[in-house]
Amino acid sequence: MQITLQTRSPSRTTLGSISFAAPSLCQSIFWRTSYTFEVLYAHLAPCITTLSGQYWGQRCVDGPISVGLFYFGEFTFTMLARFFSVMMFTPIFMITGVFVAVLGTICSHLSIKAQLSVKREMSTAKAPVLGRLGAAVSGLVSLRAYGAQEAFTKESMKRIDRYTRAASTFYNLTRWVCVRVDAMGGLFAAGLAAYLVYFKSHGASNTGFPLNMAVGFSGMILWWIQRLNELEVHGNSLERIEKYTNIEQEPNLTEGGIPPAYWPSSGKLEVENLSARYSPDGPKVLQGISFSIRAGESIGIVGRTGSGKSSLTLALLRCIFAEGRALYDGIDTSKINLDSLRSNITIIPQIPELLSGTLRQNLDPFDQYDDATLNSALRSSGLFSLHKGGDDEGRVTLDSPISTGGSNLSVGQRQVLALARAIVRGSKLLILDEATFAIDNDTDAIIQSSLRHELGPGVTVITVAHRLHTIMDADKIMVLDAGKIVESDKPGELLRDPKGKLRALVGESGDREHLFELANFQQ
Ligand SMILES: Nc1ncnc2c1ncn2[C@@H]1O[C@H](COP(=O)(O)OP(=O)(O)OP(=O)(O)O)[C@@H](O)[C@H]1O
Repeated sequence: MQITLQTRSPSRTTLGSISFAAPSLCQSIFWRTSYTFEVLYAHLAPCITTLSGQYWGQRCVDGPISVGLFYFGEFTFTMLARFFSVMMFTPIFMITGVFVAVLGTICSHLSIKAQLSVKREMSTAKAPVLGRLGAAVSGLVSLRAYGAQEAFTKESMKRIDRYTRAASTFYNLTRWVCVRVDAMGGLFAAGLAAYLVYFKSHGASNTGFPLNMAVGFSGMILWWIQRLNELEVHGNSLERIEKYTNIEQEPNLTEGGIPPAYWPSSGKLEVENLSARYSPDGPKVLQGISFSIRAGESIGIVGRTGSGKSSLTLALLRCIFAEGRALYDGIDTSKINLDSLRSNITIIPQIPELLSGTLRQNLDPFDQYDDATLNSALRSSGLFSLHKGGDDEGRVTLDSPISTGGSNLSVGQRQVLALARAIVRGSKLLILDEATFAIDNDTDAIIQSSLRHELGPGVTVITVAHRLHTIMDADKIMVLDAGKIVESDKPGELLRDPKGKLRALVGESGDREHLFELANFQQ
């Protein structure tokens, strides 16, 4: 008698056509039951996976989860079906099957122990390789200009070697477990074949069918063990994510930390005994400094490298650990929420960050202002002064594209844009940290004049400067040294002291006369 069985399901158009002679009743029952389950599964599985996909999709990515669950279910079902069909024919092999599964699990556990630590090493070694590659791509021109290719390649090779050492060990460990589990699967199938052929021969169909099932089953066991192994090893990435989520956080927003709606109405700033450090147990980089700035004043901060100028601006924004009091328009900055504080102080850092998009999106990310306001801010910041040549192609407009980090603009242009952004935001306190160091003198002069005339009344400007001429006409200059204010007064007054720190800095400068002139100081 010849029977042909053909199964169909939406997931697999045709599972296969199996022909065999004189099947036993048992085989016939098995295939019928199996077919019924298959059909049921084919209809139920999409519903189950869609539902579970929707449930998990709220937390994760819908598509991959649904597909993953579908195949997971299908695979498990097939594996169990194969296992039970072998057991139906040769129950004695249940003992061997369990033995193989236990041995496989032991092997997998052994390799996981080694793989986890190697995977950690791999993850740690991968970041420097990728970082180096990114640096090479972005700094290609500088690398060639300075002839640093060889040194760069050497260092890159060292990093790649470190990564490869870990990666090849990881690969070998994977092979170690695969070879063993494969061998066990093979032994299981070979043992079964020998048993069926030599000890329990009931014809070709009764030997071929369970043998076929057994070979498939042992392959699937291997797949299962590998997947579980991978799951555990890749769980290491979750461990890393968890580490990042558990890092020290800034204080949460509170109801009591919301400042009144009118705040800040002016840029008045009073600082009392402000000390700051970069870590809770680090040294103090600001040593109890006190000063007060009236609304609308322009203050210059100077000092030698490492004197604490940038740290002072960071302490005002509460970006580093600070003690003491800083009152911004009468409100203690430590009592208000960080987002309120930082959204009301604009800082233009040494190298401003821009986002990829258009210039308009960078100036006004929430689409709150019209083009006239944005163009006016660009004009005030001095951007249009950069287009003296009248070359339309290179002209920066609101629709000009900006690459990630502003990499298609010069550092000077980025600073001008950051200034325009500050003008648009209209904060009452503007901090320029060496903001004009990359701008040529002419543009700088335009910016300085714009800062004085375009920011409106009540806006306090604190300028951290190395180029003294940017602050010589400020209302007040503070000279920092080793985290302390050593001098603070009008520029003219400070210059009067022949032993003064500012006088010494001006004396070292090449354009001393011009600086004296800017400060209205007669020698
Ligand atoms: N991230 C940091 N972690 C620890 N200490 C830091 C950090 N940044 C700066 N410092 C230390 O804080 C002190 C003040 O540095 P700061 O950057 O404020 O000086 P600066 O006057 O702005 O210098 P520069 O003119 O070179 O920018 C220095 O002693 C410096 O070593």
